Amino acid sequence: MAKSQFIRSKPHVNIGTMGHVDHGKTTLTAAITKVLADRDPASNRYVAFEGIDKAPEEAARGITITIAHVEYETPNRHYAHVDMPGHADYVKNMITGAAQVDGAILVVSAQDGSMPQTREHVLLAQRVGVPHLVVALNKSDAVDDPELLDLVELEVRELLSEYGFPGDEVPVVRVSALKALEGDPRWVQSIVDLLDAVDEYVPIPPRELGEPFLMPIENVLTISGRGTVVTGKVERGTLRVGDPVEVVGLGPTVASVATGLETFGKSLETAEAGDNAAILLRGIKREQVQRGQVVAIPGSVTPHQKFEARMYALTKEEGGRHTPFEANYRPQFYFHTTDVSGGLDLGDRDLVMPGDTLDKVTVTLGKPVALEVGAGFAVREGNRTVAAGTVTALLD
Ligand SMILES: Nc1nc2c(ncn2[C@@H]2O[C@H](COP(=O)(O)OP(=O)(O)OP(=O)(O)O)[C@@H](O)[C@H]2O)c(=O)[nH]1
Ligand SMILES: [Mg+2]
Repeated sequence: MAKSQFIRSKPHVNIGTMGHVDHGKTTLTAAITKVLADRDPASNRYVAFEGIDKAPEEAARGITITIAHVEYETPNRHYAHVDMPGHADYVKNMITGAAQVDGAILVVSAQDGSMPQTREHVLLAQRVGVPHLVVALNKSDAVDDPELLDLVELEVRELLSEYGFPGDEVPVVRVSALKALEGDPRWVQSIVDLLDAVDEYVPIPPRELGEPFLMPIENVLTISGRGTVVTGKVERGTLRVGDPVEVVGLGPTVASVATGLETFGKSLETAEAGDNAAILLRGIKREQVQRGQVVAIPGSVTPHQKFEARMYALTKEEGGRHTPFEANYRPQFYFHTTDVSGGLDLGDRDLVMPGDTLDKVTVTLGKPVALEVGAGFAVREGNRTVAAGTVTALLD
């Protein structure tokens, strides 16, 4: 089957919607694709609400991406957009980078204003380094009183400033995703204004194209007649068809060759940092690879079970624990696309209170994970994220 070639004609930027449950993240995602598809049908495809919340149609499209991404193009840029449902997984996906974005649209309902998850997501955006936020003050159609809109806007700006974002500068655009979807011209324009703000305010990130290729595996698929395919977001570097690779972490390192590359169902000659890519691996059985491993240039990363880290324990207002934890604590550690249980050595501390920052803890994982200094991780317990950390030194 001949696949069309992906044309890299515009800079690529990864964004996503975040915000409190029911504030309209998915409706907004659908509205963006609708407004763009109406304006520029050659480059854009409308993805209805129902098509966003579920996994994309792998089977029909061959090898393709697997978390809920949609793609669209403004006149200036190509975007991959993640719409995460507003449940707890969101948090760990943001911290571990599975949902890593160059910027995000913070969706705040003009009716309800900022809510607990709005705050939690802003905090996380700050901690995991989502550098730029644009606010969509959604459901503005449902608020008649302009002073109330002003008030909600003010409150959101203050929240952003509280977490280190430039609250006075961040674009806040009053939109109605629902009315835009229905084709109401005033609100269609509001989506165009929002996209203009994103185009302008979220800079094109520096891509680490010269660094050794690395892609955390999100999913593994078998394409009959072709072999095993792994998908994920390329964290850094460039990979060409025919390049040798290694699959690292969780078990023995496996050597292979990338014999095919795709993005959004189109074939690629090179996959590069920022791309959502699918890699066909030569001579690999499905059972040999799994989510949570990484695909890397041979010799560039190694698996580790023990490391030092800096760590921040979330407060209960941020969704963290209500009580301190002690030295014998054994939570789950989330890296990239995987979670592994492990133990924490707190050094000379007996207790960690919610809100504490620890400059040095030692973590011992139950299984080796492909790790590097600077990697971010989340610490979870049950369904709760209790801490966020950064690897500072590799031990074993
Ligand atoms: N009046 C009005 N209602 C809206 C607007 N956008 C979304 N809604 C409604 O708000 C509700 C929630 O919308 P969703 O898009 O599912 O919200 P969400 O943020 O994706 O929700 P979760 O994924 O559950 O967190 C739905 O009933 C929408 O129809 C809007 O602009 N105006
Ligand atoms: Mg949703």
